[in-house]
Amino acid sequence: MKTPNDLFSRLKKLIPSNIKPKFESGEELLAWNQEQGRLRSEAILLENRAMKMQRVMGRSGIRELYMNCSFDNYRVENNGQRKALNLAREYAAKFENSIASFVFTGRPGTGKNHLSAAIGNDLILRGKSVVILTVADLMSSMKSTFNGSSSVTEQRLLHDLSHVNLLVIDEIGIQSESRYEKVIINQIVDRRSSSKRPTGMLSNLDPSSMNALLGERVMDRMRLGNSLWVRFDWESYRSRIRGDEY
Ligand SMILES: Nc1ncnc2c1ncn2[C@@H]1O[C@H](COP(=O)(O)OP(=O)(O)OP(=O)(O)O)[C@@H](O)[C@H]1O
Repeated sequence: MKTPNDLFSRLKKLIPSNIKPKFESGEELLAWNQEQGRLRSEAILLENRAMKMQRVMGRSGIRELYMNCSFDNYRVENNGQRKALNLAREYAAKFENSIASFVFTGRPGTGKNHLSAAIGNDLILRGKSVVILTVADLMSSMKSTFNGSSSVTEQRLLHDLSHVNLLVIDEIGIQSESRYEKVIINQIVDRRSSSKRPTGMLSNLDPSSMNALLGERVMDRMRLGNSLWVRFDWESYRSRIRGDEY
């Protein structure tokens, strides 16, 4: 049987003399291979977790309109957009090991979903699990677990939502303000922050109205670490969308 050193000697003969190999011995090559295997199985685990979540939610984490949203196709026409774009890009770049959440507030059609999908798409390409969902979707998924024939329990769904690498909750404020909604959002943000997982929130409300709606406990957790709060206060971009731009 060929040992890693045999394999390495053969490889060395094939490599042109002017190229310095990345590995100096068969052992190094083996260790690298094992590390790649470990990284790949971690990525598959994350992918499976995200796919399971997506099945539970009945759609992919990122809705069709936003699937191709990126930092590059967010158009900058004023300083607010430039700042929002740069901060979102920086947030995605520094995501690894960060506990910082983000809160995008402001007027409709200004790109809060676009930039959060750009963050999500960037992270998905880096093997992270991401779910972006509206409060209404969250509630109907939670309520569907009450149905006796559901294969997913309320606790299981809460657990999964609390474990994806990034969860973004959209349309905070367009909701029935039921006690159950508050309890669920509270539990999710609480579980995520205590396991050092960030959450994104998108809303047309200002931060103080979000505080009044969700409670100080939740909003205080959103401030953990170097959290990102951006106000989107320019004109809506929606009337310019034809549906085939990205
Ligand atoms: N600066 C921009 N450049 C390119 N596309 C943009 C820009 N701003 C918004 N869009 C696009 O306009 C549409 C509406 O934007 P988006 O859904 O992100 O707004 P929003 O702030 O989340 O709105 P709402 O508060 O109503 O949910 C999307 O298709 C988005 O991709």
